Amino acid sequence: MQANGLGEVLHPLSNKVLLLDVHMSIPILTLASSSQTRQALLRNAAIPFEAVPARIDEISLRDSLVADGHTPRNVADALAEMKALRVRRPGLVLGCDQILSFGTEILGKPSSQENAIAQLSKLSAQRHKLHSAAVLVEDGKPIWRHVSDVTMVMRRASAPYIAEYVARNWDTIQHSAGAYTLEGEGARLFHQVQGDYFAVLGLPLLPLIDFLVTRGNLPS
Ligand SMILES: Nc1nc2c(ncn2[C@H]2C[C@H](O)[C@@H](COP(=O)(O)OP(=O)(O)OP(=O)(O)O)O2)c(=O)[nH]1
Repeated sequence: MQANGLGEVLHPLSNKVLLLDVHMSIPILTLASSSQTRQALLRNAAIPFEAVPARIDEISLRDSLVADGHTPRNVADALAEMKALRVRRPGLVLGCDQILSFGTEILGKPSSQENAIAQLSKLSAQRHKLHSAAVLVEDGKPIWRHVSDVTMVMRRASAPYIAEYVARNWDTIQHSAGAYTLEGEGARLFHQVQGDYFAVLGLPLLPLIDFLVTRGNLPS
């Protein structure tokens, strides 16, 4: 960053070094995601992006990868890559996926409030893992990938509290693998989070920033 507040940024298309007011927003990547949480994480980190949801049949792809014996973290990695490859845009395209594994089970987003109650009751007082994958593709080829594994240690939650939590937070937790949002009231469900907070929300943000800074796409 120069004294006049200008930062040098590598333009994703021309690869020319631009002097930019860091608040200008020429996108440095395309986010292949409909996730409002992922978009907020990039926006809050002042990483200029354009969001283009990847139209893939995630559930059936996930189920076939699991049926083929892939581990949950490899499933997350493969789905993140598929999403990034699906969105055909020049420059950097970021695909993400998050898989919740509980023992040998994989839990997705809750299909209903009843399903959310059932999921949280199953996870109560137990440990589960979140595998949060991100893959960057450039001109149709993966150039970077990262999977963050987080162990979530849940406290025992009573049935009445779980029901109240779901009813109060349904508008947000319905979009979230595991039927909780850690940054909200969901924090009250946990003893410990052993891993990266951002990865819990759905994006291994710090390893991504490391790569973008090292590569010269982000001033630091
Ligand atoms: N705000 C919030 N969101 C969470 C949390 N845990 C998981 N999520 C969200 C992030 C992702 O949007 C979603 C995981 O599902 P997916 O990886 O399939 O992504 P999603 O279908 O939402 O969007 P995408 O496939 O990227 O278009 O759950 C949390 O604690 N807080």
